[in-house]
This record gives sequence, C-alpha cells and structure tokens, in this order.
Amino acid sequence: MRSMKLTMAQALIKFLNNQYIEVDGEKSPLFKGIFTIFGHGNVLGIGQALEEDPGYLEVYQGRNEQGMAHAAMAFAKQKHQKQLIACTSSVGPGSANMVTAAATASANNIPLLLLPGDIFASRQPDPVLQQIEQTYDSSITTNDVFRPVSKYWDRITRPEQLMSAMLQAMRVLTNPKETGAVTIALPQDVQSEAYDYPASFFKKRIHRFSRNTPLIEEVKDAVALVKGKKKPLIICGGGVRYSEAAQVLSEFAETFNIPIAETQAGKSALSSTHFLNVGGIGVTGNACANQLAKQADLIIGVGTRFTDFTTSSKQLFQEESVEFLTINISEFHAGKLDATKLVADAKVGIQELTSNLKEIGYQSTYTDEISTLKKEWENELERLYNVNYQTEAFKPEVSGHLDEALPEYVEALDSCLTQTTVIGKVNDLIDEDAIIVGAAGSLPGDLQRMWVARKPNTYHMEYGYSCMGYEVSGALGVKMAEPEKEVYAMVGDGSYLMLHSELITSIQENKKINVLLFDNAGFGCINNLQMGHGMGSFGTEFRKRNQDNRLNGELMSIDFARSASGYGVVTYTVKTLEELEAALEDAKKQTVSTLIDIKVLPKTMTDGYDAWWHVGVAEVSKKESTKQAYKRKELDLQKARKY
Ligand SMILES: Cc1ncc(C[n+]2csc(CCOP(=O)(O)OP(=O)(O)O)c2C)c(N)n1
Ligand SMILES: O=C1C[C@@H](O)[C@H](O)[C@@H](O)C1=O
Ligand SMILES: [Mg+2]
Repeated sequence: MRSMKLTMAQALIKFLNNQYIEVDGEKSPLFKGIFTIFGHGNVLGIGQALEEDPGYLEVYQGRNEQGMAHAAMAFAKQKHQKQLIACTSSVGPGSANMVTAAATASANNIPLLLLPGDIFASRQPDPVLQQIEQTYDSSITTNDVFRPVSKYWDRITRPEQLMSAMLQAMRVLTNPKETGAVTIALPQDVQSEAYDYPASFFKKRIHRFSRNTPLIEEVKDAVALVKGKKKPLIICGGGVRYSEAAQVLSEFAETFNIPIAETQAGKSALSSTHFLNVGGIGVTGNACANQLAKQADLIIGVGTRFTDFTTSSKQLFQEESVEFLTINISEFHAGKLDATKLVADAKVGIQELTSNLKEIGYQSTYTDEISTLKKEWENELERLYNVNYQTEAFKPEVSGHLDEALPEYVEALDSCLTQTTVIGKVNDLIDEDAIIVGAAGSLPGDLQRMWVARKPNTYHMEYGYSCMGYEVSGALGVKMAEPEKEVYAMVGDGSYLMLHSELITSIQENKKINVLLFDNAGFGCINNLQMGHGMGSFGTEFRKRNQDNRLNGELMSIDFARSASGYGVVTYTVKTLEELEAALEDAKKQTVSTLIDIKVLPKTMTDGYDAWWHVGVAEVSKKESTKQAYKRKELDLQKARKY
C-alpha cells in the first residue's frame, strides 16, 4: 500500500485539497480557502502545513475568530452550501471565540468546518498556556464547549484518527439535512506528529447533493389532504433556496393559484413582485401574509423549520379546519406541527406534488383576496416610506413608549430621519442585484416586511440565531461569494458595536462592502419589547450613568463615521434623505469598503402586523402595566396551538 509520511496537519490540508463537489455535472473544489488566526495552538501545526503547501486553498487572516467564522458561514449560505471556507484558531480563547459562530451555523443548518487548536494530547506540559484544568476531568478542554453547538464533533488525539474523523466531517458538511458546524479539535502536539498516511486517504473525493424523493404513500397522503382544502398558503423557507427550487415553486403556486409567504431564510427565492408572493409571514411579517395565514385551511411549509417567528408562536393559523403539509429534506423538521409530511428535497417534492395535483385538476378557491390584500399592503408600504417627523400628524410607529423623549433624540442625533423612510430610500437607490445582509435588532423585522427583493438571492438574513455581530462579518463572506455584486450590511448601532472587526479584513482582501449603520442610540427593538410588555425603559437606551447611579443620563452620541475612517473605510454621516441619496450614490463609486452612519430616531421602525410573540412576562410585579401584560399574554396563549 502506498503511503505518505506527513504531519497530521499537513495531511489535513492535503485532504481538504482533494474534496470536490459536483453540481449539474460540473466538478469544482469544495473548499475555497481557510480563515486563520494563529496562536501557539495552531501556528506550528496547521500554520506550518499551510506555509509549506496550501494547495489551492486561499489563506485569509481573520481579525476576530467569531467574525471570521461568521464570514465563512455567510460565504457557504450565499453559495447555497456548494462551496465552503474552513476556519482555524488557536487554543483556549481563540477557539472559544468561535463557539458563537458554530451555534449560528448549526441553528441555520449551514456547513462550517472549524479547526480549533487544543491542549497537548500527551499532557506533558500541562497546564499549557490557556488550559483551564478541571479537577474532576483531565480530558476536558475549552473545545468541549463546541459539542452542543456542533453537528459533528471530534478530537484527534492520535494522527491516524484524522482519517476516520475527516470522513465523518465530510458526511455532515455535505448532507443538507444534517449539516451545521463541524468541529475537529486539534491538539497542539498531534498537529505536528508524523504518520504514514495511506495514499488512498487523499484520493479525489466527489460529493454530490442527492435529491431525496418522497415515498409514494406520502405523496398520496399529501394529495388527499390538499384535495379537500380551499385556501392553502405556501410558506417558502430557506430550503427552497438551498435546493434551487424557486422556479418549480412558482410554477406550483401559479398552476393551483396558491399564495406564497416567505420566511427570513426563504425571502428572495422568488421576486417580491411575483403576483402570488405575499411577502414576510409571522412576527416580523406583513399584514397581507398574516391575514391570509389566519384564513388559510392548509399551510404548506416548504423547507422551513417553523420557528416561533414564522408561526407567531403557533398562534397565527386561526382557521378552525387548518392543517399542515410539509416538504422538508429533514424528517425532524417535516414532522413539526403534526404535519402530513413529504420527506424530500424541496424541488423534487414540489415536482411530485405538482404532477399528482394536476392529475386531479386541483384548484384553490381564491378569487381576488390575494390581490386585494397585496394592494392594501402596498398602500401601507407607501405610507411607511413617507413617515415624516416634521409633520403635525407625526406619531412614531411604536408609540406610547418614548414619545416625550423624541425631541431629546432629535437633538442628540442631530437628525429627525425615520427608519422606515430610510429603508424605502435605500431600497429605491441601490442596484437591483445588490445583496443586503442582516441578522439582529429591529432591522430584520423591517426588512422582512418592507424590503422589495427584485432579483433572486439578494436578501441574506441570518435569523436562525439572530446573532448580533453577524452583519459586517457576514457581508464580507457574501462579498467573497459574489465579488461582482455590491453588498450592504444592514446593521444597528448595537450590533455594529458588538463586532465589526472583519471590516478591516474587507479592506485587506480588497473585498468592498458597504455598511449601512442605523444609529438610534440604543438597543431599540429590546426597548420596544420591554416597554411593550409593561416595563419601563431599562438598560436599553445608550445613556450615560447619572447622579442617581442609574443609566438614565445624557444620550451618548457616537461618531461612527469618524472612527471607521481611521480604518481606511470611506465614510459618510447622514442626517437627511438628501444626504442619504448623495452618500449611497457616492458609495457605489468607491472601490474600498464604505460606511454610512445614518442617524435615525428610535421608535420609527415598523411595529407588528397582527402577530403575537410568546415571550416571558413576570407573573408577579408591583407594576400595574406588567400585571396587565401578563394577563394579555395568558389570553394570547389560549389562542395558540399547544404543540
Ligand atoms: C450576540 C447577541 N446578543 C444579544 C442579542 C439580543 N439582542 C437582540 S437585538 C438587540 C439589540 C440590537 O440593537 P441594535 O443593533 O442597535 O438594533 P436596533 O434594535 O436598535 O435596531 C439585542 C441586545 C442578540 N440577538 N445577539
Ligand atoms: O431578542 C431579540 C428580539 C428580536 O426582535 C431581534 O430581532 C433579535 O435580534 C433578538 O435577538
Ligand atoms: Mg440601535
């Protein structure tokens, strides 16, 4: 048997270089590159291997391990899981920094290969720098923290273990129904140990996404269910995008006259302007989709995990006879809401259902309900685009919370821009094929409701984990995936402050991204949440500590543009719509990353549209408003499905 004497790290890099993916008959390398932040836990192992022979892998330098891993995840998400970037960190804090990104990838079912350094397998120098040392278990290290947030986890304590571990890693990374973070912990000493690896381990491996077909019996059950239903509603989830099933889904909807609502992950599979696309559904949904959902007698969930935001904590679907049909590659997700299930790839599942429903001549009974509700929503959008603080009729979208404090905000931010008008303007002015990236705060709600995505795959929202700090890192990953398009990170001031380190990496890599920073001087959506449930404003506005030792002093005003310009980013500060227009136009002409610091008033984001969200409310409180909120919650809960 032919063999090659390599260190474990060299073998790992060689193995990664031999993984290929076949899509539509075309074979290409699965791994584009590897993000690195070197420390003693990986520099002399993986670092040495990459210096000596990286193969075709591009080597990137991250700034923050979470940031670089979020960029890698965003890259895979934008590529519909067909190409990946691996990430390697040092031991201890370097690896711990990637835990949040692992969780983000696993929650969203996005493949992400993480290669953190680990403590010595030999234990000779214990405790090595950054080793925690648990007295009850000498084998525990920081990397055990990845277990609950990974879809596959392994530690290579002998160099030959690499072979079986990497085959398992590839199984999970290339299986859409199981995928997420894969963590392979690499002890510092073992990375550098040599072994005679059989040459067969490095053979070219071609991975394919199999399109699982549904069982005939499941198709029959599905047809029998749909047959008796008059007003079905499709929910288009992320699975539609990953399966490239948008075209067959629109044909399905058009053939049987069924409206399509979108989740955050599914949005932009179909153009927002498609006559049957009724837009975002659920807690962050719009009035049209949510009205249709309340009246529907059948919900057809395609490639969706049915999170609480989509189902409005299982309270949205109010029609007495409502039932659920799911098309999902994962049996786990397909079984939710006690649905009749087609366990299948989205594209194949829809195709099967289409031909079978055609045979029985199925048609929904919708007449003009869809177009009427869609028109009403378009009118509401028009209103949102034009909310003006400087009119007598002005009332913030989220009113009754900080109404009296708004003039103070106008002064501190030196702006009276409203968030909804800014979103409308941005939607109008950026290229149709530009990609927007978001994750947390009030923007995901506004964007799911308001954003008109005219071109496919132009809406990139991480809302499975809604992880603050994803936005800027994610924008870098998206730009690496689609370098020819303009990419815009839509980010709140809170998220930006939490993590934007990869903005520097975007400059280093000549990957221009545009940061649209919505500065409302606070954790706005959480302030809405607390005040909407009977609390006061507590710890969510960005105010200085006061004489009474509370955080209720002067509002903080931060010059984000000035700070980012020090990085080499082209920056703009925007306080009027005219300035916004000029900044957006100028940013398009730039070749380096840009940041537009947009000062917007709090409470001017959109509010909910007939959808409840189940959140914890204090059962006992001295405050009457909290007692009332608790009562409301109990009443709402009664209207929700039990499981
Ligand atoms: C890593 C992380 N920590 C905490 C949260 C909880 N959280 C969600 S939104 C939010 C505030 C966001 O503030 P900002 O980015 O300014 O957006 P705004 O709501 O003001 O638009 C917080 C703290 C989160 N989603 N992610
Ligand atoms: O707690 C949260 C509330 C949501 O409104 C927000 O979008 C999300 O980021 C979050 O974590
Ligand atoms: Mg904010």
